[in-house]
Parts: sequence; C-alpha cells; structure tokens
Amino acid sequence: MTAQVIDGKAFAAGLRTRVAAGVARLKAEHGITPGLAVVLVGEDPASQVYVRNKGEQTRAAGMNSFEFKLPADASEQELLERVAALNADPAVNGILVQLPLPRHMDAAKVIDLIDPAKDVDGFHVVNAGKLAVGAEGLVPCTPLGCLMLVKDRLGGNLAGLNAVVIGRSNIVGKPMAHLLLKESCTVTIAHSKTRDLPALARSADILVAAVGIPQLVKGDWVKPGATVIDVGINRVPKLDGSGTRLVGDVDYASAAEVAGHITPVPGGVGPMTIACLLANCLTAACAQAGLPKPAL
Ligand SMILES: NC(=O)C1=CN([C@@H]2O[C@H](COP(=O)(O)OP(=O)(O)OC[C@H]3O[C@@H](n4cnc5c(N)ncnc54)[C@H](OP(=O)(O)O)[C@@H]3O)[C@@H](O)[C@H]2O)C=CC1
Ligand SMILES: Nc1nc(=O)c2c([nH]1)NC[C@@H]1CN(c3ccc(C(=O)N[C@@H](CCC(=O)O)C(=O)O)cc3)C=[N+]21
Ligand SMILES: [Mg+2]
Repeated sequence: MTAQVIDGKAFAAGLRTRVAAGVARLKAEHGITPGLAVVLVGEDPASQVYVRNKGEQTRAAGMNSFEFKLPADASEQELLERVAALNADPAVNGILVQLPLPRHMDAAKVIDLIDPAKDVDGFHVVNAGKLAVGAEGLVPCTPLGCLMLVKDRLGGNLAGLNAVVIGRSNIVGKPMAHLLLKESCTVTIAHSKTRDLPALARSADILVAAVGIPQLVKGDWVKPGATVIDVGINRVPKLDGSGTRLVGDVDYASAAEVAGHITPVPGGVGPMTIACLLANCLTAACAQAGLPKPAL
C-alpha cells in the first residue's frame, strides 16, 4: 500500500483565498481592515523566515501586517510594554509573540498579558481553558490546521476513531488532543515517559506526531490505512553534507508504505499553521466588532 499524500500547501492556499474573501467583505460592509502584529525578539534566522512569510501572506490576504523586532538582549519589561501598547491599539486585532523567547524572559508572563480577544495563537490560559471546556475561543493554529486536514480527508465524521497524539506541549499536543476529543475520537496522549510507544502508535486510526525528534515514527509504528499527521519541523544536515533540509517527526518513506493518508514535510502542516493564523485574525477582528464568526 502507498499512502495518499495530504497536500497541506494546496489546502492552505485555498483557506487563504477564503480568508481574503472574508477580509474583503469585512472591509466593504463594515470598513474594517484586520491587523496582525508579530513580535520577534532576537535574531534567530529560522524565526525571521517565519516572520517574513507571515507578513507577506498577511498582506496578500488584504490585512495589515505590523512587525516589531526587539534585540535579543531587550528586557522582559520592554516586551511587556510592547504587548500592552498592542493590546491598546484598535488597529491591531491579532498579536503573535514568536516563541521561543530568550532565556531571560518568561513566556507564560508575556502570553498572560496578551488580550485573550487578540490572542490569535490561542496560547492564553483563557483560550486554552475555553478549548478544554468546549467554549468558543481562539484555537491554536497548528492543531486547528491539522484537524482541518484530517476532517477533509476522512469525510468530516471522526467519531469513534482511535487518535494517538505524540507530544503534550501546550502549543501543539494538548490542544490537538482536545480538538480530536471534541470530534468524539478516543484520544490517547503520548510523551517521553510513554511505555511501548510503537505498540500504542499502531493502535491509532489517526496518528499525530508533535515531538521534535527527526523521523522518530517508523513505518512499523503505523496501523495499515491510518491517517498520519506530521507536525515536526526539524532541520537536519543533508546527506551529501551541502547545507540542511527539513524533515518531520515521521520517517516518511517507511510510513507512506503503510499509512492510508500522510502529510509531507515540508508542504503539510506548516503552511496550514500560517493560513490558520490569518483565519484566527479575521475571526478575532469580527468578534471585536461584535460580528458573527466568519464561515471559512
Ligand atoms: N508545523 C508547524 O507549524 C509547527 C511545528 N512544530 C514542530 O512540532 C514539533 C513539536 O513541537 P512542540 O510541541 O513545540 O515541542 P515540545 O518540545 O514543546 O514538546 C515535545 C513533546 O514531545 C515529547 N517527547 C519528546 N521525546 C519523546 C519521545 N522519545 N517519545 C515520545 N514523546 C517524546 C515530549 O514529552 P515530555 O512532555 O515528556 O517532555 C513533549 O511532550 C517540533 O518539531 C516543532 O518544531 C511546532 C509548532 C508549529
Ligand atoms: N508564537 C508562535 N506561534 C507559532 O505558530 C510558532 C512560533 N511561535 N514559533 C515557531 C513555530 C513554528 N511554526 C511554523 C510555522 C510555519 C511553518 C511553515 O510554513 N513551514 C513550511 C515551510 C518551511 C520552510 O521551508 O522553511 C512547510 O512546512 O512546508 C513552519 C513552522 C510556527 N510556530
Ligand atoms: Mg524543532
């Protein structure tokens, strides 16, 4: 068996088109242009690429993009003041503080200060809590994008399927598990202390890998026909020693021989994260204006 590839890049392009149409309607009918502010602390080159891609795609969707760069040695207080200013700015509907932050800053403290209504990453405890109790809130972009891909592929109804999420971070694993639980999957969350992870993974109809270990998940961890979602973004040296390439947390070649559907890296979950960020920014702008949630 050879898995069908889930083309996240194409799905994301479609989603961005729908977001752009929603933005155009919000402008025409209410005179509102959504604004997304991205704050980057330090000079991490990979982060700079994300910030540039986000800025370009934000403008392409018809939204305003505001970028703020603070030096790596900026004080936590400077960052908190920047966030407070963005909270107070009515032209800013969404705020993203790029993670990870330098070690001398407390990410939880910074996220806690972001107005939950502008928290387009969905990382604030208010939004995490809303997701946990099933209330409407802003949902973290990466898991939201993963769920869209799975539902598109499996026809919408996931009830009763076994889902295994490898990774329990607050930004991917935990919210992913909550979203799958809301779809009535039987959800298991695995992590570094999980015993016999290959056997557990083999029980999954939906297997989500969000670990940060290159090619951890092998083909013989995959149930035949399963849907495999690879969240991992790992930069590894090329085999011939010339530069680096991106690989996921799944060993794509062996997993694709067993899975029914699989996301590639790059071109899978990553582009969906940015498209969902834009969707969340439109959703946030509508909510802040007292308008209903846009259908996307
Ligand atoms: N495509 C995208 O848009 C995004 C991609 N990513 C990528 O996704 C991956 C995960 O990111 P993130 O959630 O932030 O990572 P974290 O490092 O925060 O979490 C990793 C999780 O994996 C678990 N883990 C570590 N080693 C093992 C192991 N050997 N077996 C099972 N579980 C293990 C950890 O367990 P424990 O809790 O016990 O330590 C932890 O829960 C990374 O590759 C990251 O780059 C992240 C965000 C967005
Ligand atoms: N506050 C915050 N929110 C985030 O959402 C956040 C963050 N911090 N810190 C870093 C991680 C990582 N992340 C990615 C987003 C898009 C791609 C992406 O577009 N990847 C493409 C191309 C990658 C490439 O070629 O470089 C792909 O996988 O096809 C990857 C990774 C968001 N993150
Ligand atoms: Mg990584």
